Amino acid sequence: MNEVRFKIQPLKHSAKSAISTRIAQKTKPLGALGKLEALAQQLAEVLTVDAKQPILLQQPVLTVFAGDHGIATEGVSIAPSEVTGQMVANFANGGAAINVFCRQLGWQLQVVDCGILQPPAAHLAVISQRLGSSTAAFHNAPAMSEAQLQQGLSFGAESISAALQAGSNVFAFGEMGIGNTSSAAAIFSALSGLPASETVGKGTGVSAEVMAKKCQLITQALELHRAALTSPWAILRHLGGFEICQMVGAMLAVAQAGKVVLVDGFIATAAAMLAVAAYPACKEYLVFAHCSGEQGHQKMLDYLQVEALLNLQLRLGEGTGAALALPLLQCAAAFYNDMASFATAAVTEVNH
Ligand SMILES: Cc1cc2ncn([C@H]3O[C@H](COP(=O)(O)O)[C@@H](O)[C@H]3O)c2cc1C
Ligand SMILES: O=C(O)c1cccnc1
Repeated sequence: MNEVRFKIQPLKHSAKSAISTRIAQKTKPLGALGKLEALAQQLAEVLTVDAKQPILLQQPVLTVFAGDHGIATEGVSIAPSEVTGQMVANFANGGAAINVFCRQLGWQLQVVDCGILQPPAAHLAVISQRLGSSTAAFHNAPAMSEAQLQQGLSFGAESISAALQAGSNVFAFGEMGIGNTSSAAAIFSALSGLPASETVGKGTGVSAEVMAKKCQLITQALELHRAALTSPWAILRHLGGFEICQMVGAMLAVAQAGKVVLVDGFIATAAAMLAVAAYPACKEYLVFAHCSGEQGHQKMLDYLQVEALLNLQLRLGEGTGAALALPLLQCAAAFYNDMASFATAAVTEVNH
């Protein structure tokens, strides 16, 4: 299979300074809308062609990718792998946290089976893009084959192509996969050089003993694959998950289309780190929605030199943190589009 490639344009907006002038001229002290100002600037640079055009957020779509992990048989989670499939059925039936938030906030939700051990009975609400039934346990073997990696990247891109064609311009990605905080921590260690003790966290809420075991398995995996971990794709293939792989492909496809990605928690940020390592220009299309309670997440954000919008101590995944940030994007767009300027409102200009 050919290597999947993406073409991502660096954001060199000709109206950068006109956009910041538009924000500066709103009737408020300079900078008083805090992070919403940087957010409006980013949204305008990604989604508009000049500083006169409004930011229009259209048909937000959130895709949850599900995949099972070989490492889960080592007991690295509070839950067994069968919970992945059970949660996919829960998503299909509308009962999970992410379903509730999507309904509340107006996200269109889609669920992708990327390769789980126990898929629920065929369900219209679940897209089947299976790469296998589970990855291999990455402390013993590469998690997936080169063919699965390439297929996964292109499946990820395909999962959002219909929405892109229909005009969606805001995307978020969630994941479900028992054991995937181990995979995300291993990816973070491989990319950053940090030891596993710095990147491993409690995931679903495991004990100190299980955390030590996670740490030991990841250290073993990093040693086993050390010579092979020479590129973001090699790291993804050896340490990743089917759902993480498809998420990377989907994030890169959104950036390629020049639209916005809201990045969720620890696992989604591991995917974003791989996407950025492979295509640095993709970072400008990413909005980091929240800082998760997983101990390594703030370190990932620091490593990427980005700030998250929210810190609600969530540690769930599924895309929940990304879903919750949509109203902030909407308000950033609304103030940019509709707030009066000093000139139009006849308020004495205070910003010089
Ligand atoms: C019922 C349930 C629902 C979830 N929804 C998301 N996760 C989250 O927990 C898993 C990662 O944590 P670990 O690495 O410790 O397994 C992922 O599936 C993630 O999406 C869940 C976990 C459980 C148990
Ligand atoms: O931050 C996350 O995405 C996360 C944290 C713990 C468990 N599952 C997901």
